[in-house]
Amino acid sequence: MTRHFDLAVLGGGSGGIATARRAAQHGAQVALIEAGELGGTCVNVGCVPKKVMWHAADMAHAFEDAAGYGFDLTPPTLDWGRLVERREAYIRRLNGIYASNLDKDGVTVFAARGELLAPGRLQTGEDEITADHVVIATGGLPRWPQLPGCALGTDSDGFFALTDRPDRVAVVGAGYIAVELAGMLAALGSRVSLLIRRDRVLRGFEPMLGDTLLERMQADGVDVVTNTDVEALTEEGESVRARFKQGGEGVYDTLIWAIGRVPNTHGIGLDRVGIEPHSDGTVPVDDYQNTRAAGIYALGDVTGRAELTPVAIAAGRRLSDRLFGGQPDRHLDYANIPTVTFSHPPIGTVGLTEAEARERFDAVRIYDSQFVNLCYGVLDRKPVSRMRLVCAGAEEQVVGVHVIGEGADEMLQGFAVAVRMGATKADFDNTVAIHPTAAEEMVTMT
Ligand SMILES: Cc1cc2nc3c(=O)[nH]c(=O)nc-3n(C[C@H](O)[C@H](O)[C@H](O)COP(=O)(O)OP(=O)(O)OC[C@H]3O[C@@H](n4cnc5c(N)ncnc54)[C@H](O)[C@@H]3O)c2cc1C
Ligand SMILES: NC(=O)c1ccc[n+]([C@@H]2O[C@H](COP(=O)([O-])OP(=O)(O)OC[C@H]3O[C@@H](n4cnc5c(N)ncnc54)[C@H](O)[C@@H]3O)[C@@H](O)[C@H]2O)c1
Repeated sequence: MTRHFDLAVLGGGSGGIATARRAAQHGAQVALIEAGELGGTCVNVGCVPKKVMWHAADMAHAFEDAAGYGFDLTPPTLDWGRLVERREAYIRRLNGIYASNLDKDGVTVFAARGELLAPGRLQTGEDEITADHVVIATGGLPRWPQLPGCALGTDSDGFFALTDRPDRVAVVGAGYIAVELAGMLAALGSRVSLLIRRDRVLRGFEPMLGDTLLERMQADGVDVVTNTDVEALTEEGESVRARFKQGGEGVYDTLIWAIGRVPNTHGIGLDRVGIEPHSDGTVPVDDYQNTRAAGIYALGDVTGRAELTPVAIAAGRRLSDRLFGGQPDRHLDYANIPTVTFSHPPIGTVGLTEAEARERFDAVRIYDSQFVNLCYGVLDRKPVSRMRLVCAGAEEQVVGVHVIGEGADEMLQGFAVAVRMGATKADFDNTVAIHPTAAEEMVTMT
């Protein structure tokens, strides 16, 4: 049977669900096609389980520091299986909440794989759907290398499937996922090697952030192995042996590939609707999420632009406002998107790096702050936090805010508002500090 909808959304992750619900709230008849669990990467194998593990790791750090605060704790032990069980139960609750919210909004959910047959026509399981508008929100998948034995490793999905804590772990990569997983695993008691191709992590971020993070990770016991390419993996009993191109090798219980993600477009029928992907597989879109095929739009990770949940959600809601909410010019501005890396310690960043600002503006002034967070005052270890404001023009407009240290994750959202509103350094200076906090450094830098 063929059913007709105003909108069909392919993919029920962050972007797809947001698009579908907003369109339905505007009165559209909406179909959402999802092959897996509702919520997509973020809820099932991304932000949410990651943040649970990050909190667990944060607690582990707090236990280490407890003696310095006068607590007499017998060293606590972690029941990894119980943590995973409780995390997954929470995720199942979220899956249910997504289903009931879609139901409340009157979205028809098709729980099967979908593919485009032609413009405005899709197949999902036994059903055929026609729609005036189609949104591709199929997200991405972990990237795997092509090298002998690579399948002996795992990826971030595999990390979340671990039922026991691995003792020796190698994390390969230098991006968000690599530093987050390495930090969590180290805090939770694994012996972690971070294998990076060059000598820096988080390339593309303000370099001070990655450099400080490496210092802090090494102090926390992460073995950072620089200038190293994995050449091959072989089995070593229950473990895996990694051979390095530059010479040397390592043996680990688990090796995690965290080397980026690829858009999930395989078999969705892009060729049948005349959409030619970019060479990296991402779906090309204009500023309004339009693909080159009339009535077909794409958003979220599948487009490869700022692969973050709130970006996919914001793009989806704006698209539905434009198509069904009578707001013809509504679209997402991809500038000044704030982002946090849930490393240990966390990193928050919004706007331009110093190098980017110098390319765009004649007058650039940098304000830096380095300090030891008061929480370490009574402790023997004294790790540093760092902040940088990038200011441009005679008015010293704050065009970049970069923070690494305790609290950076919760600090950044408000400063992102300030950057978006065009705040100047004088506006920061004229704001009374909140004491004693780390954030007060932001308004007291000279
Ligand atoms: C380990 C990890 C940690 C992350 N942490 C964060 C974080 O802290 N903060 C943050 O903002 N972002 C984070 N991200 C990124 C975030 O998860 C993604 O940016 C976000 O999920 C993208 O949403 P999306 O809707 O584009 O795609 P997805 O959430 O991937 O959803 C796509 C959905 O489409 C479905 N699908 C695909 N093909 C088909 C088909 N043919 N038929 C039917 N269904 C299909 C998939 O099953 C999936 O459910 C993280 C990602 C990972 C991997
Ligand atoms: N906290 C967050 O918001 C958060 C957390 C996780 C992921 N994400 C999103 O998901 C995206 C994907 O994360 P990611 O960490 O997989 O990708 P990434 O693009 O951030 O990093 C990939 C890293 O792998 C390295 N790399 C690539 N090929 C390699 C190879 N063959 N060998 C060794 N290293 C290699 C790259 O140099 C890079 O450092 C991120 O860009 C981000 O948008 C966000």
